Amino acid sequence: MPGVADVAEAVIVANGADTLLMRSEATLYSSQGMLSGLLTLYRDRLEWSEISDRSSNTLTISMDVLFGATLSPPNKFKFKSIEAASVGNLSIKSSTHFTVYTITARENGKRPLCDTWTFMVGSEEEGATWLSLLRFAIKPKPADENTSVLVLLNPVSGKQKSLKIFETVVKPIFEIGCTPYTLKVTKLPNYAHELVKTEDLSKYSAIVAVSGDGLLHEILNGLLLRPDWAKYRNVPLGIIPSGSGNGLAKSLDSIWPEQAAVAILKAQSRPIDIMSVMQASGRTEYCFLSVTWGLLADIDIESERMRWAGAARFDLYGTLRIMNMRFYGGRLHYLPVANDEGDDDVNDDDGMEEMGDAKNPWGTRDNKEEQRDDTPIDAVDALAFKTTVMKESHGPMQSAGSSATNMHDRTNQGADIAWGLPAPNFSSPLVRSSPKVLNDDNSPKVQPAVTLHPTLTAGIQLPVKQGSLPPRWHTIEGPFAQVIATNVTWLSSDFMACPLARISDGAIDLVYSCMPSKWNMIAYMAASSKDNYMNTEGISHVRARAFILEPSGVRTTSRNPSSLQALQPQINRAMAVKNTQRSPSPLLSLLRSKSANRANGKKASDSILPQAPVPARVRSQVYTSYHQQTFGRRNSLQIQELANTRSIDTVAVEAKDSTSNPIDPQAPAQALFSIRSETASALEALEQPVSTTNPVAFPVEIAQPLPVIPTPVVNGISDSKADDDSREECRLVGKHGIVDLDGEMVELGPIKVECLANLITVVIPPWFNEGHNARVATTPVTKAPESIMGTLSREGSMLSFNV
Ligand SMILES: Nc1ncnc2c1ncn2[C@@H]1O[C@H](COP(=O)(O)OP(=O)(O)OP(=O)(O)O)[C@@H](O)[C@H]1O
Repeated sequence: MPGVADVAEAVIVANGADTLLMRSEATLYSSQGMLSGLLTLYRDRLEWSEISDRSSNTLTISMDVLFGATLSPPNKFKFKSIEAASVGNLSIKSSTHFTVYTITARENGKRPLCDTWTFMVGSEEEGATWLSLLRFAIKPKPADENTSVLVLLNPVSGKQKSLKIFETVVKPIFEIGCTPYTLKVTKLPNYAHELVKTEDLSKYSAIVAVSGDGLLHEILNGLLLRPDWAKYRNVPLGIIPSGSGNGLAKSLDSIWPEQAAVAILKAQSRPIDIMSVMQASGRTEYCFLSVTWGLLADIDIESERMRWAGAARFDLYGTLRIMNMRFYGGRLHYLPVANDEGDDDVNDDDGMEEMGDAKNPWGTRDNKEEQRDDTPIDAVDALAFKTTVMKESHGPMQSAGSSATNMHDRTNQGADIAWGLPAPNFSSPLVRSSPKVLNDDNSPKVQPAVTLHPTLTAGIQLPVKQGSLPPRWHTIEGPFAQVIATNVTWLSSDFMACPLARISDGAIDLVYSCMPSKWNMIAYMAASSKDNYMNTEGISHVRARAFILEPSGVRTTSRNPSSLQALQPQINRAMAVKNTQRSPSPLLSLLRSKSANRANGKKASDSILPQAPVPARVRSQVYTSYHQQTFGRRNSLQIQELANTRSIDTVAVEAKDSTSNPIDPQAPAQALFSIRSETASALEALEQPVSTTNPVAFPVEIAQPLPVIPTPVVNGISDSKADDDSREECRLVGKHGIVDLDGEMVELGPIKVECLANLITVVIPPWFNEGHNARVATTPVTKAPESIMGTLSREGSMLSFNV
């Protein structure tokens, strides 16, 4: 065995990233056997250099990718998984051996590699010191021993693998990284919402969802509904992706659970903008991801029945939807952001900002992005350290580097005590430099929002009358194939909504298409995982501080504008009706609350939760959407016919108190509800099949008559079958819920949306580089082994390496 010197030093050689924490001789276990060398721990990296006359190998591990250290058995143990590693090593209390854990990227977006590196040092005491200092260096933020990470897990997200992901990946990483957590599994929709709204949050250092984006949306809204939300706005929200979309995780460069778990234990965070979405009823929801209307919302909501296909459901249903394009009538009003640079007062409503350029929003910004993206992300490159070090079974050793410039800004946060770490039992003096403010170049200087109240749209009356908008607002007339308002680059793991979106730039990126051709949309969707696709014909983009969406309630499958124009007077009347503020219909509320209770296996009266409105889009077991087509005024509707079968597809409802159709007085007064569900949950929600002899009445308020949009006549027969696109030309879609907020559906109606800049914080991984991420989603930068170029020399008991 190579000699292990008893030298171990801890001295300060420089401030910041180069602060030396410890150095001692250490043997590295490798595929070549045991290599004697010198191990050095800096604040930003762990370096090992071989001491040998024959070869001089080095290993550099960036602190960004080093996530744990444990004592290990006195021989190299090969772990098959991170779970096995944690079970094998965590119980060891003393040893001359220790193992460090790294996460490194692999080519082509493959699952990252969790790897281990085992060293042997001279004594058990030295091993314990190494362990203590490594753990100190790994966690860049103070850890309060009285707090834990609150983990909320949705067992039915995506393909229902959340629990497995937590047990096999997240839990071991948290344990190895010494991250205490409190796990709570959600029992029903809105569970997390209520919990976060009422829980004592002072116990938690972060709130993390193991789910898709929908559960985090609940968490966010629960948080912002608290009277003391401002106190907890800086408790970072994190996500371990296990849903079908996972847009936020992808946008934060943590699409693999390993990456997300490491990001959480590293405890780095960054502010993020939030969109407040106010509906006509006054109900306000908050979104971190997106508000979508039209194509994308339809794909997301209507592909629920294809959940078995996982993320592929979006592609499959998306193709179908594009082949039968729908265009929605309505208007989009927006307030453009002023010039990107120097406009740091996003909540300022002083009316002095410049007009945006909706036609060419790219303009100078592209150049700025170019510069940002070219920032070197791997300053370790600059050192040109070349290695030929061999690595054990996992193939060639990789030196995981990351931006020293970035790390310079992210480390160096405080004194030992503030970090809450055990004092190192090491005799040499250990000095820390003073805390440093995080200065991330990617984060524009935007004033954080201080209020949840609307400031930019508050005075705007709906419906928006011509000439009534404040200065600098723009209006785009529909019909629209889609409108996407996004705060992040990716809306799902393979759909890039807007490469220019930034999480904390105080702007909402609006991407919209009015009447694109099918082929435009196919090209757009096909290129949606790449860069620059937004130049596709038919796709427009503007950056806004606020916008108002006024759907007319009409959609058409015809690209001929006259099909909507001919109906304009009726549409206007419909809008006048729809824009009067109304609360959701009692029937919808009933369906929602019963669906929620059913997911929990409870009757309404058993419910432990307040009867808050439950989103109609309830996942997995219970999914209900409904269409309404109605003629004339009614005060209540009566169920006339319910098929006595669980596979019921349509429920016909006729008006109890009939009033004449204002357009055709001869027509029978009737209403048709089409309730669709993959599990017939609509029927279940009504509890019992209802016979015509014992009808049940559900009051449905329709304040004023709605106009009839004639359905096309095929072979002399008027066909009004809901959702039959092949026959649909132009129709009133009523309150068909097609506005999608981070995976939650809200009823179609006018919405006012504002950007609340930097309202909360989210967990980010140390390797997060937003400009870079927008182009190609990355994972920690790794360096392939290269030939060594330099010499290793000994000066007294110290070694130095010269390139
Ligand atoms: N125990 C539960 N049973 C049924 N539904 C639940 C439960 N817990 C949460 N939910 C609901 O499931 C909805 C969707 O969950 P989530 O976003 O985690 O998964 P997903 O839809 O598969 O992912 P994505 O949003 O990425 O597509 C949430 O909005 C929440 O209301």
